Amino acid sequence: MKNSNKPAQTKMSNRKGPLIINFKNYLEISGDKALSLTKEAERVSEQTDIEIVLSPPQVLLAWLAKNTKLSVIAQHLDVQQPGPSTGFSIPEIVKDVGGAGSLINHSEHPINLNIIRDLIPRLRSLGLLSIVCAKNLAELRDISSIGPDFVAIEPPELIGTKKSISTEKPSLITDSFQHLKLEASRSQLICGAGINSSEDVRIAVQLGSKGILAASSVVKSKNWYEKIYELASQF
Ligand SMILES: O=C(CO)COP(=O)(O)O
Repeated sequence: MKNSNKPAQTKMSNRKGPLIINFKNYLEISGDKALSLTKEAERVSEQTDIEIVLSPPQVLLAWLAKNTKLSVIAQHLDVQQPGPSTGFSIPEIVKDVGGAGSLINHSEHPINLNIIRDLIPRLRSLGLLSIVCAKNLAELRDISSIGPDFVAIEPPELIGTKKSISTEKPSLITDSFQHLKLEASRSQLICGAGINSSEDVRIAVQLGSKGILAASSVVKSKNWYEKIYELASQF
């Protein structure tokens, strides 16, 4: 392995998945509704034995983490150190309130590679999961060389479209998987963008993705339990 650091010690188990549900800032999950979605996800995780990870807006993270057995991760982190800074989210405080890690570099909240380089070891030393998004193969190559726990390939043009990476860009999943394998990277592959059906999950997993990152298909579904179950049942 290029990067032989130990995996983070977090609430994540050795179960299949993860299915990561990014709540984004959709009003469908605002306030108490976030806890209702969380309880449906818990039910599916218990029934399917699939690892489900939740990524709520930062203002809901501490509350949800206290009220669920599932892992809850931040949607973004800043690089500021503990101390006098205002309006930033830092790893130490995410950990302190029960967070299990963070997505970083989502295409809706990109950060530069030097900041990613600073954050990954800091997360690891705190025992927090690092899940770094990449918008294309070139970015995935740069990020995987730093060795986060997961790299999540997500072509931005498919996000929120219901046209999934699995059906529109299957070779991007295959090429990402092959790259991680060739490099003997410590990072495992997650993919997302437009994932909305059991078939999308089945194809992605078959092409080498360990996990799935999904947002609108779950959050905007009329029946959260059914949609989460549909996605989780295909790992
Ligand atoms: O950005 C995403 C997850 O982080 C994907 O969003 P959608 O599932 O809505 O396409």
